Amino acid sequence: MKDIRFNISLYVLIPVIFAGIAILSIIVTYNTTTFYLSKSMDPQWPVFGWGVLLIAFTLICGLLIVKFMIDPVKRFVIRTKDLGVVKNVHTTARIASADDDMGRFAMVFDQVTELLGKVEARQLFPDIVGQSKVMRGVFNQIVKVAPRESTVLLTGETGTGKELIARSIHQHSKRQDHPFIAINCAAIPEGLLESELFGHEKGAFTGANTRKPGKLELADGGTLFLDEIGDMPLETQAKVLRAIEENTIERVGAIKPITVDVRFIAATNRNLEKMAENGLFRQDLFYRLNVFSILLPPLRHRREDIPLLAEKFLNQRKKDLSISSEALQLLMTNDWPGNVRELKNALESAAVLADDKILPVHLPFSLKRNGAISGTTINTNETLSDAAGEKVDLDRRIKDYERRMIADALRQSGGVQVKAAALLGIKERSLWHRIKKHQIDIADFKT
Ligand SMILES: Nc1ncnc2c1ncn2[C@@H]1O[C@H](COP(=O)(O)OP(=O)(O)OP(=O)(O)O)[C@@H](O)[C@H]1O
Repeated sequence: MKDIRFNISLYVLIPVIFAGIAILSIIVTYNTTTFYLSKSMDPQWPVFGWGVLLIAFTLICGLLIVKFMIDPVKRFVIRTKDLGVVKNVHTTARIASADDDMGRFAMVFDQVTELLGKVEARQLFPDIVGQSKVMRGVFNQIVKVAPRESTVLLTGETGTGKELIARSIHQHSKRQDHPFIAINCAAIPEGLLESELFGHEKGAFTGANTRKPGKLELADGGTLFLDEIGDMPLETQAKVLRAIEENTIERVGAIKPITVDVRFIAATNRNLEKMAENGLFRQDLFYRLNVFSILLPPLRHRREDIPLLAEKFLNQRKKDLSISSEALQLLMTNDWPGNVRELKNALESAAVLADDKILPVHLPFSLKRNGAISGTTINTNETLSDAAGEKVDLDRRIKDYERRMIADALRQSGGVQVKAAALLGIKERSLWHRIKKHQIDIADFKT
């Protein structure tokens, strides 16, 4: 059916509404008067005199409303046209819906709100780059959850900024003046994790020569960030659950529990729900952690953030370093399995090689290869089949990428793990665990 639209100016519409109300009151008055007359009673007032007065009064009210309320809004909308930051409503595709005053106002307000959202995010989170819609959603979630005391679960692939977000939640919480302590559960050997978390008494085990406070005690009053919680042994999970629920911990080798006041933020790049279903993660702990969860999107799902991230990382290295459009195109088309961390490392190594401009030749070998393979076209819908057209398992693909990145870093560092870890932006222990996981033979890379 054809959509018929009439465009009436607000200057006409509002007074007419008021006049309509006045006419309605006249009808009511008239009916009341005729009722009195039919009962041979005197009407109380001259109907038409009052009616005319009422119409005039409502018309004036309507005009005053237009003058004092609509005029400033209209002036604001007209001024936004000159500012350039708000798209001219007359040139947008949504013109059909913006022919009337209200449509135009709504469009300008939408755009202004969007802009304010970006400005606010930049002010509130100066360390976190992200203007994409998904990242603005993440900022909103941080703002909501930070002042609360609830436990937060951050999920997302490696290098998506989980630790950065955890710090930001802490900085925007009431605990900001207290410590933020982070512990990577995957980087600490199983036998040592409990004593790292809960501390130990002198003589609790061989080598425990002094009493040592654990991360939970150190985080007292503040926030404890449990990174890669999916790698925590089940036994330790039970103790962490108790610490979350009862605010008490026991140092290894201690007899008495101690009370701590800690807010927990956990992070993982694994599917904890699935792990819990398969008995690889405690269900009760999963539910306790999953009170408020934030999903950090992979970089390939927010490619519009790449130029901003590149600018930030290059400025951190050398202030006057620029990037060629070809190199930027390569950055935009790469899949970034290592996400922001990988982008940061790629730019850092390019900054070392480049003089004043980053060219494709300065970007890491693996990146150039990926760009060439993907045909350097931006594909926001992930490729879900491989070259042979077969479905590719996401976990397997991530694992392959991780393995390739580690191998590349080891190759570049001549098999020196400290250097390779620095290139990948991870701790040496974390690299060691990953090398073990992928069964990589370091000897193959020694030069
Ligand atoms: N949105 C962002 N803006 C600026 N820097 C970012 C952003 N996201 C990540 N980074 C940077 O990327 C690097 C990796 O981030 P981070 O350690 O927080 O990731 P992660 O998800 O915790 O990784 P992992 O799962 O491997 O521990 C850090 O140097 C961080 O500062």
